[in-house]
Amino acid sequence: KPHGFKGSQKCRRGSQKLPNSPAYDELCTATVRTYFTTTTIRPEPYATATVSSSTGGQCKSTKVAVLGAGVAGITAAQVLSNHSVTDFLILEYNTAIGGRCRADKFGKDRDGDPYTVELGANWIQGTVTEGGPENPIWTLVKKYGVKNEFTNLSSLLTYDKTGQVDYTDKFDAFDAAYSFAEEDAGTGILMNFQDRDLRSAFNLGGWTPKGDPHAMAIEWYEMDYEYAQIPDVSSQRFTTANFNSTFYGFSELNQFSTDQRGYNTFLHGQASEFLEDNDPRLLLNTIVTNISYSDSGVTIYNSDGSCVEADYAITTFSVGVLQSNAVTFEPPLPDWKNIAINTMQIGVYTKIFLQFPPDQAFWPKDTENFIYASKKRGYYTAWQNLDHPKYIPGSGIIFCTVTTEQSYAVDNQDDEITKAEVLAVLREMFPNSTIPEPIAFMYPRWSTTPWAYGSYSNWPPGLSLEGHQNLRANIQRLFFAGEATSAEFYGYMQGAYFEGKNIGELVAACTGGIGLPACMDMARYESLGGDTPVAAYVPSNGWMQTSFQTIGDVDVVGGGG
Ligand SMILES: Cc1cc2nc3c(=O)[nH]c(=O)nc-3n(C[C@H](O)[C@H](O)[C@H](O)COP(=O)(O)OP(=O)(O)OC[C@H]3O[C@@H](n4cnc5c(N)ncnc54)[C@H](O)[C@@H]3O)c2cc1C
Repeated sequence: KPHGFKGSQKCRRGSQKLPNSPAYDELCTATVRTYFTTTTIRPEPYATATVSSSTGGQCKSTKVAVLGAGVAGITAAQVLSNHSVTDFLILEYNTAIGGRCRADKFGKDRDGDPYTVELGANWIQGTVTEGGPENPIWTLVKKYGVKNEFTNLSSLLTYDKTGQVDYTDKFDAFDAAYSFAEEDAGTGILMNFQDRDLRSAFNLGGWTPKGDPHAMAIEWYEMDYEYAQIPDVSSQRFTTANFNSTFYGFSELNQFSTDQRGYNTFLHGQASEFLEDNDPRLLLNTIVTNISYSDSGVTIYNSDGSCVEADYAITTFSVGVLQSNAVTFEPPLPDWKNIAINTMQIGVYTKIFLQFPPDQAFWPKDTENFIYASKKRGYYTAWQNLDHPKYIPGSGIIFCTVTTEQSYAVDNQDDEITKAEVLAVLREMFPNSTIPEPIAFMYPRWSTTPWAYGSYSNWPPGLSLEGHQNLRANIQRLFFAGEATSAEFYGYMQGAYFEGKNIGELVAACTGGIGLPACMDMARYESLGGDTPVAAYVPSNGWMQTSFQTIGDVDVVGGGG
């Protein structure tokens, strides 16, 4: 539904006219009515775009510029193509498509050939349950024959600095608190209660892991390992909804790609349906540096001096890229968009790969997962055994995952330091084994990767659904898509897919595509209502002073005036 309340300054909850007052109702109803009737983008008949004189005819010209060739970008371009909008250009920083679904070569097998490991997305998360909807990534993985295996999370052993210790009973205590948080989130939505961070919700549910390395490790494994962020900065409401959308909506299964061509083989398959080999519409190795937009088109400037003039553009850059100012916008993005970009978070998820001589692999080969508990929360906690019979048997490869805080630490230190740290951890986990020197060692540094600046997004408390919608909303002819713009599936491949599809359809409609919903401005909220109107900051509510006062001659607001 590309509609929404585009509130004016006067018509928001923090204004002098409080909601529920007749004056407010009249004003706001009128605003909504006006909004619905005046913000249609005029669809244009599909025609070849002309080169504008503003760039002296130097730019390539196209109907739609798709910025980024990850899941969202390729899906959007495919949707355009399916609706006969074939005049598009895809601009991509890297030398291949895939984005954050990205594999690399690592170590070597007996013949000296390297293995393929996934630096980014690895799982198809949620597949299908009979009678229910299917995860579109699962559909594509099956269609293009991507090899994958079910991850059995119960195949697990737990460790601490003394070696193997069984503390799996902590899962039950955590699950009880999680169930409380989950139900409480549902009540909160239905009753319009304030959102909370997950840490508070867990506390309320009776879970207080501080100071207990085992409990901290279990909590990290259950939360940070999925969301790449700590519960303290994650929204109770939207994290719960996000989890439910995937794991109750599709299925509880996590399928791990072991395909030696790479997980993104499915994306290459998808692209091959509408792009030729060496298709001139795919501009690889093209770094966008500036996007100039208006209500008549979008001009994209690249680091090599080239440019593209498009009637419409869809940017699929990560929140990390948008926050980094690596790409500038002309005119500067309006406040409502800027706030949304800088409020949605991007976490970091780092896999640290080690290959040991296969005949000296020292961990139990028949177990898939290991947890290590440290006094420092999240310190090399999760380990996955790739040398398991299901995955890459005989490879001697094991890898460890760290997230945001610890990811920043490893991103900013030399490989040798990180290697020494993980080997010290392995020595604690397996005190009775000889730990040999790894023959290969590698990890990506997602926090500083200039085309991602992080791994995937996370929803903080304090960001409302309307605030998030501002991340999605178009500005004139410029549209936004990607995993982060998905309200229900943010962080997942399916989020990127759905958003690429939705925005692709909307832009196809705007360029004259047939059988599509109307070409409309998407909902945006130029002023977001807070939970407490400013007029309620009064002594009778315990608000004693004018805390909004600034030194100097700036307006003084609040404190009851
Ligand atoms: C370590 C890690 C683990 C993950 N694990 C999983 C998982 O197991 N399961 C799951 O479902 N999801 C997982 N994800 C998330 C998943 O990878 C993403 O949701 C998805 O790939 C995002 O796709 P996208 O198209 O939105 O963005 P991207 O893939 O980031 O696509 C955007 C594209 O824009 C390009 N770009 C950026 N800046 C510029 C520029 N200036 N000029 C030109 N091009 C530019 C980029 O190169 C990129 O190709 C993981 C991600 C990471 C990083």
